[in-house]
Amino acid sequence: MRGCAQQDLEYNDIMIEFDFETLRQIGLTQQLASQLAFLPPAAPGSCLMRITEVQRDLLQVHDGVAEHTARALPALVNLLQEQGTGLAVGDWVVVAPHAHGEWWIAQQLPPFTHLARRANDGRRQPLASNIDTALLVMGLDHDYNLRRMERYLALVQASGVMGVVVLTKADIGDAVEARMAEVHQRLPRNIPAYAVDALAPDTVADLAPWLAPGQTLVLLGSSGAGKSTLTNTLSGSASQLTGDVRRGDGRGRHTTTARSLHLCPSGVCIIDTPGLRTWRPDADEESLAATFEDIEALAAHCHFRDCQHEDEPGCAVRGVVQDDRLLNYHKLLREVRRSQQTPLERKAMQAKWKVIGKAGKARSNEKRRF
Ligand SMILES: Nc1nc2c(ncn2[C@@H]2O[C@H](COP(=O)(O)OP(=O)(O)OP(=O)(O)O)[C@@H](O)[C@H]2O)c(=O)[nH]1
Ligand SMILES: [Zn+2]
Repeated sequence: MRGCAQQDLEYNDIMIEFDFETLRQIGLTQQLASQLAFLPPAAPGSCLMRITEVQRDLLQVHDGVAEHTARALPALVNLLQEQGTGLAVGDWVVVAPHAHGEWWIAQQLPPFTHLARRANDGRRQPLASNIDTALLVMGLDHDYNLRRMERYLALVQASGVMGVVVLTKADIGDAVEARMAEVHQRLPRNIPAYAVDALAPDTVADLAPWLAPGQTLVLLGSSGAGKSTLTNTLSGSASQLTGDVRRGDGRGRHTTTARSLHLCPSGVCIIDTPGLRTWRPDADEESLAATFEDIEALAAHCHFRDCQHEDEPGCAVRGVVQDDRLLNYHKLLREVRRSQQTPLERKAMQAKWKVIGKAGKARSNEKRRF
């Protein structure tokens, strides 16, 4: 069985079958295709495909025409695990056909962007790869929370992905104009923000600048924010590349349970993700500082170089930047520092704090005795 044999391109003795024009429609770029030259030799009949869905060890891959079910070769899984990463929706992979119509993913093209979050144990969980723009979706109802929006921005900017704020439920939300003003005031000026009705067809025109052919978008937001609704409006349900994987919860509510990739009439590819409510960005201090560049720019004028903008004299940040934004920055900074530690470093740090805690207790007991 062959799903992608349109033309053979030869790179360094590797025969990998793909048709650039076909795959361009699902986001392939020249830059990505040129990476094929650096991959180890592939098995005969290997094809280049894009991962459209990940469900534990079963993956869906697309060759631009049809979708196939595939598994990753254990050697690839181990290699990626050693690098602290894994396969994600949006990845371009070399897939080899096997007996009984099975497909095996043998190689991953190094992604040009990769979104991941940190689990509570510090491990990296891949979210999506090869993303140009992230629509940060938040409802103008009870979902509205600017701290969470700052968290989303930190997650995407750390990976070099453009973040665009999309506030849904503008038709039914509270204080829409005031909230939009608040978003513009609090977030860096270069972050585009829109208030939309995710169900209205006009929304496609509003978001047109981000829907260019060959671009890949990811939608991030908490459950119920309107990601699937927006995906359907932008893609038109007839042109979905993959069916949504949705599961009822027994109360008539349906939620997205897997990340999946959709093709829109405009030519943009959309990756819909299940709700993300609590997660840590996979960022470092530097990229986080870039997300909060207003604070960093002002901090250069603080009297003390290591000013924490708390109660130090001569602070140029306190009182200028909103207190809540400053608090959130410090909270995220602490989280990022914590998740950058290896488990060994974390243990050593915990042990150190235990000793400090015991010493403190002993000192206060001693004081009490005198
Ligand atoms: N009136 C109105 N309803 C909306 C809007 N966006 C989403 N909804 C409704 O909100 C509910 C949740 O929307 P979904 O698109 O399923 O939310 P989701 O972000 O995909 O949620 P998960 O799949 O759980 O991650 C649905 O009933 C939508 O019809 C909007 O802009 N206006
Ligand atoms: Zn300061």
